[in-house]
Amino acid sequence: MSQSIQFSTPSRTPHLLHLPHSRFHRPLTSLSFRQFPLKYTSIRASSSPDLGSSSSSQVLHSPNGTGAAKPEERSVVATAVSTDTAAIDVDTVTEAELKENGFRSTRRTKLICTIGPATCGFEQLEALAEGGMNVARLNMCHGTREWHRDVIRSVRKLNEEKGFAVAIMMDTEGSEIHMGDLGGESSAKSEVWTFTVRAFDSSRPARTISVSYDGFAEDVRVGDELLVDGGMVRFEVIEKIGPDVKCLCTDPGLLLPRANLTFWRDGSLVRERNAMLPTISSKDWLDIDFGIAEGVDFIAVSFVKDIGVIAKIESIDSLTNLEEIIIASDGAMVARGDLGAQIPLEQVPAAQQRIVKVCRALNKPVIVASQLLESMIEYPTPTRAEVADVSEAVRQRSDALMLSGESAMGQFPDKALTVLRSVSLRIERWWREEKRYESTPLQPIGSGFSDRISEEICNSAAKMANNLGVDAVFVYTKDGHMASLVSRCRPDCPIFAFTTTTSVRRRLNLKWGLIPFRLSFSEDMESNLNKTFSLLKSRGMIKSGDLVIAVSDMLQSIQTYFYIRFLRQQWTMP
Ligand SMILES: Nc1ncnc2c1ncn2[C@@H]1O[C@H](COP(=O)(O)OP(=O)(O)O)[C@@H](O)[C@H]1O
Ligand SMILES: C=C(OP(=O)(O)O)C(=O)O
Ligand SMILES: [K+]
Ligand SMILES: [Mg+2]
Repeated sequence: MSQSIQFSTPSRTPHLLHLPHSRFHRPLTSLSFRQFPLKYTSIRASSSPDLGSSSSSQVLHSPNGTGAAKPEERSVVATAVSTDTAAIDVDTVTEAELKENGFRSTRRTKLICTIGPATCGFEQLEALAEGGMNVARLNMCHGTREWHRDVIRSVRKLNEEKGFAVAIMMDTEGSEIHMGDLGGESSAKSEVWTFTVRAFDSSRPARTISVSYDGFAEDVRVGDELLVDGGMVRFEVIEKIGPDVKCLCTDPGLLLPRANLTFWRDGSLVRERNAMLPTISSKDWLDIDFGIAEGVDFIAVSFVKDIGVIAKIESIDSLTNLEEIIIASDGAMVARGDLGAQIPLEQVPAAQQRIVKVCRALNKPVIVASQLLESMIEYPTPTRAEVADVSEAVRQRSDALMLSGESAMGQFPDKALTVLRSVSLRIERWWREEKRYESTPLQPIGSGFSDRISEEICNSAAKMANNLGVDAVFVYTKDGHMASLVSRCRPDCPIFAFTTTTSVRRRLNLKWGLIPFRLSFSEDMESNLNKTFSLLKSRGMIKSGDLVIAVSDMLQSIQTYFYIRFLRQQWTMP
């Protein structure tokens, strides 16, 4: 799929303004509705009791993480796996959850963990995957490329050897003003520090901080407020001397390595500050090349063909161009860390709600990020306020929640993930029990008639699923489009998304409510359904009496199917 992009404004992030087709746009041309009678012979045949009780030899557990290969190898990988016609690949954790607790128990909100020194070992990554990590995030602000390469390979190995489908998101550094690494120094109140654009090799003078932006000393004015890391430490500019700027510490604290810097004047962010910085730095471009070579699934901020592009909404400018940016991207992140340094903190919740709504309307996955469980970097239990914040993001039906420092360098990464998991599950259940379905209808998004047909089918399938209390919606999808449309409706039941390639399967991991399966299927929906039912049943993932609605976008001639399968009678054991 060809994508193009133009970078037209000079400010920081993101600047994705023109992508003619998003990856989830796929035209469909015709439609067929079929409703299956209650007694349907082929189902009965494929679901005989003995199939259900034994672990059928039909079912192979094949590796499912190989799609993280280089782009040019991907088609080979896809072909290789799709010839494996008797297998179905699903996340081992999901499989266990489904078996133990049934469909309803599955978590709909997806979880992202930033990987850092606390979690980069193979066993640590495995513990996160076991704990429900759907996406591993690598922040290119930190660590060397070699370090990141090792993590990517470990995740891929984990997928291949242990049956996970953890996707990898590379987050570029972006052009921001940040300070150097002071090796963990702190500033005390009323100390005077020198911020400078001069470079130092080894001998940095005491109380001196290097700044990454050359125009810094010219742009800054005496009286400006200088915020480190969104206000964790605060200075006031008291004097300018050539490339050096003397600042008085007003709020003391730890000067974290490469912490970002923002400047405020008369109570507002100084926006011209980074006007001279490129949208994507030369380092970012090298990192992007690296990410492509390593076969990552998503890149946050920047644009590359065939890899999901997540626009990080964290600059004040991105809020004014929000709809445009989201249309041009494959997803968005509410990057509350930097956003909270660029707009007043009390405006962040409203911005979050708006971004989540716009993404949902435009059918793009949205991630709520930063400080969800910040106190868990140090403590084994979250604050009540943090739990309320996580609950609100889940209640807003955002697609994914992200851990940053909590998993990258905190003392309790696994516990933090457990908190996200249990709060998500509880709030989702509460929502369903209260029957708080959104009453606002989703606006049409497709431009062509066939797009509209797909949307209407998915909207109807979701509505029927809620009204009839079905156990799952099955979606057969080649590129993920139809699955994303069902997910957009946020139905009450889980969505089983069947796709033929491991790379689409990993990418679907970011969408709300989707349980991605890798399965090879044909254009014959009858045989696809029969095959799926028997494979899932033999694995103990569905059972007699389950009610399923199936939709599909994978046929050439009759492109969209809408099936209802009432399995109640067929699968009653004798
Ligand atoms: N790859 C890494 N190597 C070392 N430390 C990391 C890495 N990724 C994240 N961290 C640590 O975790 C903290 C929180 O991560 P994150 O929020 O992604 O970064 P930042 O604080 O730069 O926005 C970072 O400040 C850094 O201390
Ligand atoms: C997620 C964010 O970006 P980063 O951690 O890369 O600054 C953020 O600012 O909230
Ligand atoms: K980053
Ligand atoms: Mg940021």
